[in-house]
Amino acid sequence: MSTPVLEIHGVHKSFGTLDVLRGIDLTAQAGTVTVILGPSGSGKSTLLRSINHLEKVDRGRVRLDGELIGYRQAGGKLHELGERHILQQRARIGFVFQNFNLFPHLTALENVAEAPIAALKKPKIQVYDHARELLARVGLADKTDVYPRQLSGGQQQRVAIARALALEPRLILFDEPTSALDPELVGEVLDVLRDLAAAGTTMIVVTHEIGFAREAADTVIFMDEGRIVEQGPPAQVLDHPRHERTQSFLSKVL
Ligand SMILES: Nc1ncnc2c1ncn2[C@@H]1O[C@H](COP(=O)(O)OP(=O)(O)OP(=O)(O)O)[C@@H](O)[C@H]1O
Repeated sequence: MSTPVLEIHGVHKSFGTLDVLRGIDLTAQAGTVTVILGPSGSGKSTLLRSINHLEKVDRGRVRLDGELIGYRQAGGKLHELGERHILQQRARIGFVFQNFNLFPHLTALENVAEAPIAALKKPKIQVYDHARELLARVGLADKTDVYPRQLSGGQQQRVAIARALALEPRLILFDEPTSALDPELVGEVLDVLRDLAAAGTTMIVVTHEIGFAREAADTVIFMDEGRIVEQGPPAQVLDHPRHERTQSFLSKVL
């Protein structure tokens, strides 16, 4: 089998005396969708943030395409990478947050083009053409010149997804991408995620949307108290959960 896009091995993370991640192992192959479920406080966001080194793990390793994230190994020791290298690595890992985080003073098109203009040495015209294609891909071809405040929450989140795609990341992390949306807008963002899944994008998605997990996930992971207690295909984890904590969680959300 080829090198996985993402490999997490033995990751631990504490905040003071609170052990938030207690030995996480996780692998994602190219073109797969992994959905992480779990109760509030189980460590899901901390795990996502550890993947792109927004959190420094206490123990363990994260690798993207086989390359250590945040560190290099030399003389049998780990050395943290400098800021520039970490930013280069982060450019290969798209991150979509629940609250969109768009620049309010930039149009939709400028929001999508901003990172590639800063990071890649491509001509502006090429970056803008690509940004237009990405906005069309998320159904916003007619909103290129509009500012975030003029867009609905669902539209803003779709701009945020187009922006994450702009650097052509190897992996996209989604942290509850629909939780800040009115219920009627959730579907339009899930549709975009489904299209990306069908196109073979590698995604890790923290969500409470069981319907999305059922339809789009290759693997569903259930986290509880900093551990992965169960993982497998959606039909297994969602319909025949083996662990009592998964059963109790699903009985509350389904
Ligand atoms: N920077 C931090 N400093 C201290 N404690 C933190 C920090 N970040 C997270 N925590 C704590 O770690 C625990 C796990 O938080 P995390 O956000 O990873 O959980 P979660 O499963 O994503 O929860 P939710 O579903 O509510 O978003 C929580 O108790 C939280 O308060």
